[in-house]
Amino acid sequence: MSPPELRLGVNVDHVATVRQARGAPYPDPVEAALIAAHAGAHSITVHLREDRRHIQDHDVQRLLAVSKVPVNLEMAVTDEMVAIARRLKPAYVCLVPEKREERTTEGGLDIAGQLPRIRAVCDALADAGIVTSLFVDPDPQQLEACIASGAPHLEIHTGRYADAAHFETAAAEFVVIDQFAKLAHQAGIEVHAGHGLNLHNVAAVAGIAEIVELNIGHAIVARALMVGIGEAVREMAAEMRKGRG
Ligand SMILES: CC(=O)[C@@H](O)[C@H](O)COP(=O)(O)O
Ligand SMILES: NCC(=O)COP(=O)(O)O
Repeated sequence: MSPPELRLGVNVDHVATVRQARGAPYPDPVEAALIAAHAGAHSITVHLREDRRHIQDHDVQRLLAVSKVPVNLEMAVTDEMVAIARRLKPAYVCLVPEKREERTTEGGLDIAGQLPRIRAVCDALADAGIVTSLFVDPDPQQLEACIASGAPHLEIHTGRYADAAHFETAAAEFVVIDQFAKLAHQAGIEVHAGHGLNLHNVAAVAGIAEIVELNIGHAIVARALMVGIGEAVREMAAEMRKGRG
């Protein structure tokens, strides 16, 4: 039996990074999102950070008004972001950690250490019709907490795998991701993965049948500078299909 379809979520944050670098009205992450969807993206991810370093509130509003594919809003676990999500009602929210000084997300969200808070936020988002995913390191303690939280989805932080300096380290991290994905699937949680995936490392992760969605942004936007966002999405989707087998 062939593995379930593997969806590609395209994160357009860093189209906004280029725009914010000059404070210009272009490039527009919403235009990029429309092109990405036309090229085959199954969903669009935007990370509305507390410091608004790239995606702005108006980007989220405009994207939700025009997107033909579901929007996944990544956000910190704050009252401000919960209120924004409940008002704008994206299809999905992915709860992620944020540290003001970080260049990018440095790890997964600590669910185990704040379970009552996570449960309350998941309930508040579900009450607004939003499906919540938890962005976590592939750590068994975090899986137990994800199960206890009642969140229907989780996204495995693939950063340690993607950033590994040596093949052996990447291979060891891959085994951790694979085992975590299988345990999460067995627990009835829909399994996604993302962070740092690119054309060179995505195929192995795509081959994990229990993972049904990959969220990829920086590598696609970087490639888009050379070939355009549509071609960059098509290339990534092809590499994912190769890995899926
Ligand atoms: C949660 C995650 O890994 C990314 O989707 C996140 O958006 C990274 O933050 P930046 O997009 O600001 O690099
Ligand atoms: N959650 C991962 C994501 O949306 C994109 O991460 P990256 O590919 O920009 O590292």
